[in-house]
Order: sequence, then structure tokens, then C-alpha cells
Amino acid sequence: MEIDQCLLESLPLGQRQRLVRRMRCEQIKAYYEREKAFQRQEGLLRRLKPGKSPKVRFSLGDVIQDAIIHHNDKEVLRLLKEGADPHTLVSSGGSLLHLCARYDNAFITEVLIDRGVNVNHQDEDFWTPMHIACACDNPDIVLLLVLAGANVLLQDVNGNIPLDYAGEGTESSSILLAYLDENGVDFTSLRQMKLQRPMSMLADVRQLVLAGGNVNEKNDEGVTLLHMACASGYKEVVSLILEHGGDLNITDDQFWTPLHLAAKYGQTNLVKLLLLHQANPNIMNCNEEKPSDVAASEVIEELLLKAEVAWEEQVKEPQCGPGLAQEEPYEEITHDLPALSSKLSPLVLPIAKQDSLLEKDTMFRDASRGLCKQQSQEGTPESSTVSGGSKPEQVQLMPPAPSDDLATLSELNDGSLLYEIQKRFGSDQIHTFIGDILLLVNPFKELPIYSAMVSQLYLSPTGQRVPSLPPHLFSCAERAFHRLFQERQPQCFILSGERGSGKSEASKQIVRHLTCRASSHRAMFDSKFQHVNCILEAFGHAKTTLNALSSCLIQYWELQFCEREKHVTGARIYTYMLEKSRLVAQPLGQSNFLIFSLLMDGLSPEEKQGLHLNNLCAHRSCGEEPWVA
Ligand SMILES: Nc1ncnc2c1ncn2[C@@H]1O[C@H](COP(=O)(O)OP(=O)(O)OP(=O)(O)O)[C@@H](O)[C@H]1O
Repeated sequence: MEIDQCLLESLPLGQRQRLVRRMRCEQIKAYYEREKAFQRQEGLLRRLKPGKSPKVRFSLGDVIQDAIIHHNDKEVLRLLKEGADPHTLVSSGGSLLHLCARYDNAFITEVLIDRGVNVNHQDEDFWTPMHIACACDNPDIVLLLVLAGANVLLQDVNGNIPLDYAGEGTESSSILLAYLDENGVDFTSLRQMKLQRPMSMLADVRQLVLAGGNVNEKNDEGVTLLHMACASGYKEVVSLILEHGGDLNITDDQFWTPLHLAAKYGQTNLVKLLLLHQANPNIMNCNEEKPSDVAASEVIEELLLKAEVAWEEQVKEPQCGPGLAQEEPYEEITHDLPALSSKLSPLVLPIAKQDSLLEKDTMFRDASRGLCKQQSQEGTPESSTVSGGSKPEQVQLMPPAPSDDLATLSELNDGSLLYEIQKRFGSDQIHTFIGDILLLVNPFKELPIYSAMVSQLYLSPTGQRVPSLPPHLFSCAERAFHRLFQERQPQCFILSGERGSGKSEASKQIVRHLTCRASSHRAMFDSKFQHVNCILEAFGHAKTTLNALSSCLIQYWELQFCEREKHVTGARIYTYMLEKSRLVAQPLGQSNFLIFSLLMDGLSPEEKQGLHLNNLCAHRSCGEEPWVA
């Protein structure tokens, strides 16, 4: 609408105003129409470009691993065509063939062999694909590898050949035995071959000694020849090193002595030999464990405990002379080493995690034994509530899975996240990492995953996640604990979720785990926390429609730590923001603070009478809800 300025000025004021208002309205209308048209155009463009939403991109190497694991063979072929490298290495240092062997993917095994992938590639633990195929008893893969010319005599880090992992009577072992037989390899020569490793180490050490070398030389991690020989059970090498000034009590960077390693790896005779040479059984490693704490068998543990006592006595009265050496001459102990736990067979874990699982398995046993010991020593009622009885605690922890950290999933959208969480929940995996955040789904049932023994398992010297253990609240507690010292900043946990989602339970577990760090005062802390929780729950919790024990207060816990020894030394609790209004008015279907119901349940009729609490219905502030104990 165009208006001549002179004409406008000549008009009376009222007319002028009306005209200008009309002009404005038309301008605004035009503006809205333009905007609408613009938005329509934008929407159309967006629909025409559906791929524009932000997406996480993974390398071809990552995607092909996932496709192999899930037997998505077409996808593997497509990725190889797109340029994915068939020689890609996986996290354990193994090849894609290792993955195929583990997940029984025969089709892709053939494809990779055709593409020239090294069938004898060894991962960090020197496992070849054949080792894995045998351990998982995947005979198709064993056969394909044999036909492809794989070397069936390659030894892993423990000197085991694939046949050592093939269960007796399995198809995999039959294939290998037939193959070895055809090639004229008998068991005597196999045994000789297994002896080669200690023999070559013995020859190397002899040469070193002859050349005047130092047998106590350490590598980058502080490990000496004696550590290696003890862990592997090479007795002659150990004897030779000891003859030439080997330091029995030398520690590596993690403060492990040769005795620790011999004990941990079940080398009974070496434990005995080292003790006879006066190895100190009381040295602690970085986890504050003595060799007896990491012993792989009861025989070893007994030997070490006896030696500890003898050592202490000798320190007190040096004239008594060496304990064990005088009492018993060295004799070989011929007993079977503890077999791999059934947890490792059938193999459900990436091979690189086997050793750490074995380690954890030993820890499970140690922790339960240690706990029983602790209970019998303490014998207090509080200590028995920590683990609930003298028999070893039941622990149910799942093996690590790709979905442990949802941030690493190749497909990230609402659907895939929900699917994974539901799947995990179905197998009682209530904890899941999403990057650094821990997601916890309330199971509404007791799971054996919060015991003191599990706490022990999650203790970590650095606060890093332990790859062989599944996501857990205790991992987060460990991280915070270590960051406290690394960053010298107070740490806090933000527990967020709707009513009844499990925040209070989670905070209790975190505090309980951190008290594991309280060293010798642990039982005292546990008992104090239980008492504090009773009081908090009584005065700060009430029944709501979603939660029979809903917290109506905000709590603030403060734990104090000793910096030098990294132990919890004290704890204080402040209670902030009590929902005081609940005292006089409760929402529909909810009750007052639990202390009232506890009073009603606990008081004798006389006491009730004294407090005029005879007729519950007479007290308006008690609400209509029945009392909850
Ligand atoms: N990790 C868990 N394992 C087993 N049961 C759990 C767990 N977490 C919570 N629960 C169950 O769910 C109930 C409610 O949990 P909790 O009181 O911790 O929730 P909340 O988030 O603190 O609720 P509110 O916000 O109402 O205080 C608990 O009484 C317990 O029965």
C-alpha cells in the first residue's frame, strides 16, 4: 500500500492514525507470509536431504570387526570391496582371523585366507587363530586353518600349542591329532618341543653369566630374568640365576617379587625353592598383597603362610636361624596345578582378556577366602553382615560385552540404545556405561553384585576401568577415589533419576565401596554406615506411590581420606532440605516419615498410652495410608 506523504500530512489526525494502522497490519501480514513460505521451503530441503542429521562415523576397520562378529557376511564383503583392510588388527593384537575363530565365522575365514591374511599371526599373548579355534572348539575353522597351512605347533605365551586348548574328545582335537599323526609328530617330540623354551632361556642365561652380565638387570617395567623364570616355572633357570647372585626379593615397578609371581602362576616347586633360599614372604605389592594373597592354590598358600610366621619369628629372634630351610629339605611337589576355571571354558571372552580373567578368578577365590578369614578373626555381628555368612559369597558378574559402553555402538539412536539396555536388563546387566556416565536400571530385586567381594574385585591401583570386569557403580567410585588424589579436587557424584529409580541405593553402594578403602577400620565403618542409614531412613524417608522407602530429604555425605595411605579415615553426613511439609500434610496415597510407623510398631501398649498414640486414626498428620514398617 503506497501513500503519498503530502496527502498523509494533510489528513486530520484521527484519519491519519487509522490509515497508518492499516498500513502496519498489511506490512505484518506480508512479513508472516514471507516467513511461512521460507519455512515451507526449508522443510522441503530438509526432507530432500535426510542424511544431514549428525552421525558418528567409525573407520572401516571397526565396522568390519562388528560385521564379522555378527556374521553379517554380505556387509564384510561390501566393506572389503570398499577398501577395508583384511589385515586390520583388533584390540588384542590379533587379526580378523582371530575374530573369525572366536565367533566361528567360517565363511569369512575362507575369504580372508583367500586374501592372503597371515594364518599364523600371533596376538599379544602369542595366540594364533588356531589356538582360539581350539579353545572355542570351532572345528570348521580348525580344518580351514589346517588346510591353509597354519602352523599347529606355535606356542603361546604360556608355551601351549593349540592342541593344549582343544578339549579331549572334541572334533577340534581329533582334527589336530589326525593332522599331527599324518605329519609324523608324536607326543614325545611334542613334549620335547615344549621343553625348548626353558632350554633356550637356560642357554641364554648361561651365556649372560659367562659374559659377566648382571642377572638382576631390569627391563622397562622393572622386570628381571628371575621374575620371568619364576612366572613360567623354569626351575633350572631360577636355580642358575640364584647361583649367580640373583636378588630374591627384587621388585618390579608394581612391587611384585619373584615369589609373588611364582605363587600367582601356581609354580609350587618354585615357591618352595625361593623360600628355601630365604625369599621374604612378607613383601607387599602395589595392591598391598603378600605372595600368600595371590597364591593360585591352597598348597602354595599354606607354604607361604607358614613361611610368613617363620619369617616373623626369625626377625624377632635371629639366632633361631632360617625357619623353613632347616625344617624341610627341598622336595618336588607333584600335584596338578589348578585347572582353568570352568568360567573360561567355553571361551566367551576376547583372548587378550583371558589372563586378566584368570587373575580375577584367582581374586574371586582369594577374596572369598580372605573374607571368611576376616570374619572368623573379627567375629563381630557387624562383620558378619558385611558378607552375610561364612560360606563364600555368591557373585554374579557378566563377562565384558561390546554393549558395556553404549557410546561405542556403531549405530546410535533411540531405538538401538533402548534395545541394548533392554537386552542387558534381560540378563541382569543393570549397569551400562555411556562414555563416562553410568546408566543404572533399577532391577527391583537383589542381585549378587554388591558384596564386599565384588568391591575387592573392583579395587584398582589407578582408577582406570578394569577391562575384564563389567560396568559397575564401584568402577565409578574407584575413578572418583583416584581423581581425588590426582586432581586434588573434591569429587562428587550426581545421581539423577525419577522417584524410585534407585538413587538412594546407588549412593549407599558407592559409600560402602569407598569404605573398602578404610583398611583395617572397614568393619567399623560398615557398621556405622548401617546405623546412620537406619536413622536417615527413619527420619527422612516415607512411603510414596512409587517407592515404599522414598527419600524426602537431600543428603550430603563427606568422606575424608588419608592422602599418604589413600585410606578412608572418616565420614560425616549432613542432611539438607528435609521435606518438612510432609509432617503436616501428605500427598494422596503417601505416608508420613517412617519414624512414626516405627514408633507404632516398636512401642509397647504402655509406652503408646504414655504418648497418647492409642488411636492412629485420631492423628491427622499420620495420613490415611497404613503404617509401613
Ligand atoms: N541396585 C538395586 N538393586 C536392587 N534393588 C534396587 C536397586 N536400586 C533400587 N532398588 C529397589 O528400588 C527401591 C527404590 O530405590 P531407591 O529408594 O534407591 O530409589 P530413589 O531413586 O532414591 O527414590 P526416591 O527418589 O523416591 O527417593 C529400593 O527400595 C529397592 O527395593
